[in-house]
Amino acid sequence: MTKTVIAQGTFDVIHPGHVHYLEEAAAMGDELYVIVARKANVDHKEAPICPATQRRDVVGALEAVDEAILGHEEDIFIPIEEIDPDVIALGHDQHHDATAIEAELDRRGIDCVVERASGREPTDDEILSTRLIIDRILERRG
Ligand SMILES: Cc1cc2nc3c(=O)[nH]c(=O)nc-3n(C[C@H](O)[C@H](O)[C@H](O)COP(=O)(O)O)c2cc1C
Ligand SMILES: Nc1ncnc2c1ncn2[C@@H]1O[C@H](COP(=O)(O)OP(=O)(O)OP(=O)(O)O)[C@@H](O)[C@H]1O
Repeated sequence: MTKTVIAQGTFDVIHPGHVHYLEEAAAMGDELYVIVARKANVDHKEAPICPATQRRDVVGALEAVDEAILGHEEDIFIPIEEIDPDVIALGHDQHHDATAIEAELDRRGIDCVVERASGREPTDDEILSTRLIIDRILERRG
């Protein structure tokens, strides 16, 4: 039986922190699907610069990823119902509450565990955050 994992996020300016998260998520099973957040659902920080289709295509080109798909605009559990994963990998700093997600999965009859991935600390002068990369660009070129 294929063990299917879901990762998700905005993935606006890809950096090695994203690669770390997606490789770790891929190692949780056999097949990795990535749900790319729609702009309307990125409400806790600045809206992404790149269109959702571009963010999906770049994520989909990463080696760890089997398939990247656009998230649903209104109901974030619809892609999960369609994929029917065995594992949902939350990012180390994602604001989502694992217990609340598990309760909703239960309510919808989806048999799936929620795992929390680890964070990757920057080495030397790496910048492992989209927001920090954009801040640096504005500082230097703005
Ligand atoms: C299990 C799960 C499924 C998600 N599915 C979607 C989705 O279908 N559509 C969407 O726009 N956002 C979805 N999201 C939300 C985003 O991926 C994301 O958490 C947030 O909007 C973007 O912020 P972040 O990249 O800082 O996490 C989902 C989140 C979780 C935890
Ligand atoms: N340094 C990192 N180590 C591990 N995972 C990371 C790291 N940076 C981002 N991720 C994970 O990648 C996923 C998508 O992240 P997101 O697109 O929000 O990028 P971000 O760089 O964290 O953005 P921002 O800094 O603008 O909030 C999230 O699950 C997040 O936890």
